[in-house]
Amino acid sequence: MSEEISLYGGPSHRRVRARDLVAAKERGERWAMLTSYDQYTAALFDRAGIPVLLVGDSASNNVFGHETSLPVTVDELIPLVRAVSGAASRAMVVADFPFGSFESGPAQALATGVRFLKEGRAHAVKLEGGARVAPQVDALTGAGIPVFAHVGFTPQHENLLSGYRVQGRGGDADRIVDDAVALAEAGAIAVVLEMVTSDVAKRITHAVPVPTIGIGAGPHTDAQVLVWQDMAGLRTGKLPRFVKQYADLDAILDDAARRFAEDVRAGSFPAEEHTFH
Ligand SMILES: Nc1nc(=O)c2c([nH]1)NC[C@@H]1CN(c3ccc(C(=O)N[C@@H](CCC(=O)O)C(=O)O)cc3)CN21
Ligand SMILES: CC(C)C(=O)C(=O)O
Ligand SMILES: [Mg+2]
Repeated sequence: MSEEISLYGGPSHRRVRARDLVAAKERGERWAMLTSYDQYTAALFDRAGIPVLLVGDSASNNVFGHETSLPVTVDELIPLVRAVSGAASRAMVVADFPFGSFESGPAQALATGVRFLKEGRAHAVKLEGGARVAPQVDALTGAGIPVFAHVGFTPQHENLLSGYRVQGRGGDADRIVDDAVALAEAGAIAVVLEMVTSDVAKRITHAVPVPTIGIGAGPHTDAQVLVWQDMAGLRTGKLPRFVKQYADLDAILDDAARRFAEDVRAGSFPAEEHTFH
C-alpha cells in the first residue's frame, strides 16, 4: 500500500501526486506548501520535506517588483517554473495561471496549461475564480493536467473586490462554499482558500473530498500555504496578519551585505587565502 506512506519522510522518494494529497486528507495528515521562484529555494524546500511548491503569480510582486499581481505574464513565469521543477526531485510543482491567461475560456486555459507542463515542466496548475471557471478546470483535467482551484480573496480581482479584504463575512459565505464544491466537482485536485473566515474554511474542508489549502483561512484546512519571503522574513511590503515569520533573513542579508562592503572599503577583503599567485 504505497499510498499509505506519509507525505513527510518515509521510504518513498518518488514524486508527490494528486492521490497522495487526497490520501493525506483521508488520514487527517496536515501538510505545508510554500511558494518558490528559483532553483535554490526549490531544492532547499524539497529537501526540507515541503511536498508541494507553488510558482505563484505573486512573482509579480516578489520577483519582478510590481505593486500588484496583475502585470506578470506566462512568458515571464515559464522560466521560473522550469527552474523550480528542475531542482525539486520530490515535490509536486504547481504553476499559477497569471491574470489574462485563462479567463476567456477552456481553450485559452488549455493552451496555457500545456505551455506550463511542456515548457515549464510543471506537474499541476492553479487558477483563481469560482464556479465561473469550472469549464476551464474540466477542460484541463480532461487533458490530464491536475488543477488547484483558488477561491475567497483572489488577488487578480482586487480592483473589483475593493482591496485586500477577508471574504465570507457577509452574505457571500454560501456562495464561496458553493464555488469550492463546483470546482471540486469539475475535477480540481485541491482548493486554495485565501482570506476567508475560519468558519467558511471549515465548512469547505468538510464539503469537498480534496484537500483545502489555507492562507489566512484559519486552522481547519487540510494544508497551509505562505509566500516564502513572508515566512522567512524578507520584506516584500506590508506583512499580512495571517503570516507567521519563521526567520529574519532581511536582517541576516542586510548584515552580510554591509560587512562585505565594509571589508572592501577597509581593504580587509580579499585576504591572502582568497588570492591566487
Ligand atoms: N508577499 C506576498 N504575500 C502574499 O501573501 C501575497 C503576495 N505577496 N502577493 C499576491 C497576494 C496578495 N496577497 C495579500 C497581500 C496583502 C494582504 C494584506 O495586506 N492584508 C491585510 C489586510 C486585511 C484586511 O484588511 O482585511 C492584513 O492585515 O492581513 C493580504 C493578501 C496574498 N498574496
Ligand atoms: C499566495 C498563493 C496562494 C498564491 O496564489 C501566489 O503566491 O501567487
Ligand atoms: Mg497566485
